[in-house]
Amino acid sequence: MITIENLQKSYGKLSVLRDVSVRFEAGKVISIIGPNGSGKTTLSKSILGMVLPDSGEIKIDGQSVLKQHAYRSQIGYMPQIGRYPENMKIRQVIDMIRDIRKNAPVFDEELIGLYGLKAMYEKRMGSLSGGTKQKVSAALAFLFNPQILILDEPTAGLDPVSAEILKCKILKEKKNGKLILITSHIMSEIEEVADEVMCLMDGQIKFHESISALKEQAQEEQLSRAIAKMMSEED
Ligand SMILES: Nc1ncnc2c1ncn2[C@@H]1O[C@H](COP(=O)(O)OP(=O)(O)OP(=O)(O)O)[C@@H](O)[C@H]1O
Repeated sequence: MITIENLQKSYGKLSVLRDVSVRFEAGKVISIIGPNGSGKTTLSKSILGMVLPDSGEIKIDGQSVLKQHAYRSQIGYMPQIGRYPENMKIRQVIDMIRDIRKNAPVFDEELIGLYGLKAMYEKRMGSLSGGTKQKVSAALAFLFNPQILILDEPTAGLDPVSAEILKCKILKEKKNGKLILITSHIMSEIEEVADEVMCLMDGQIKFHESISALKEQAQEEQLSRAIAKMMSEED
């Protein structure tokens, strides 16, 4: 569904993505991991068209997306920290985004319901707790029933019940054939929802394996140990 070929991105002298090539298939949850500063967000933002790579190719269903816009309606994005106009009410933010995407064939309001956001519709974004803002971001990411979801540290800041709701939603949409990319540092979350783990180190793919293959290769039952072992292996 997403094919990335020889992607390169530098900021000045800093080479952030170095010849990254990878394929992500529909109906899978892929966890993108790696040390701080290894290029995870830069890769996600390149797929979203928020960062323009220096060279290489990104294709969705065989079509190049570089310098294109229309494909963005197929992707739901949940940023690590959602930034919203402080004065706008939850209802206004949701209505505004709904208006921008008025051609979307289906609206998925499940998370709005499960998070009880309608009861808070008149609250201003500036007055919300970090976790409630996260819930709004999650609800918006899923609202247009996109085929691809990119979720950046989705459960960080959510209370355990709300995190559970989001994990169930991720698994449900995976079953519906969506491709879901998640950047996360939380091992338990990765183990619960991900099919594959892709690890970036210094802008290159260190490994990209299914959870079971990872454990087998590292000869470790515990995912966190398997990942630590694979990350510290010499190339
Ligand atoms: N707009 C920018 N200008 C200059 N340098 C940037 C820019 N965006 C990112 N970088 C640098 O690129 C490198 C990779 O950043 P990126 O945000 O992709 O890492 P990450 O793996 O997502 O990190 P984290 O786990 O901390 O979120 C970092 O060294 C960062 O400082």
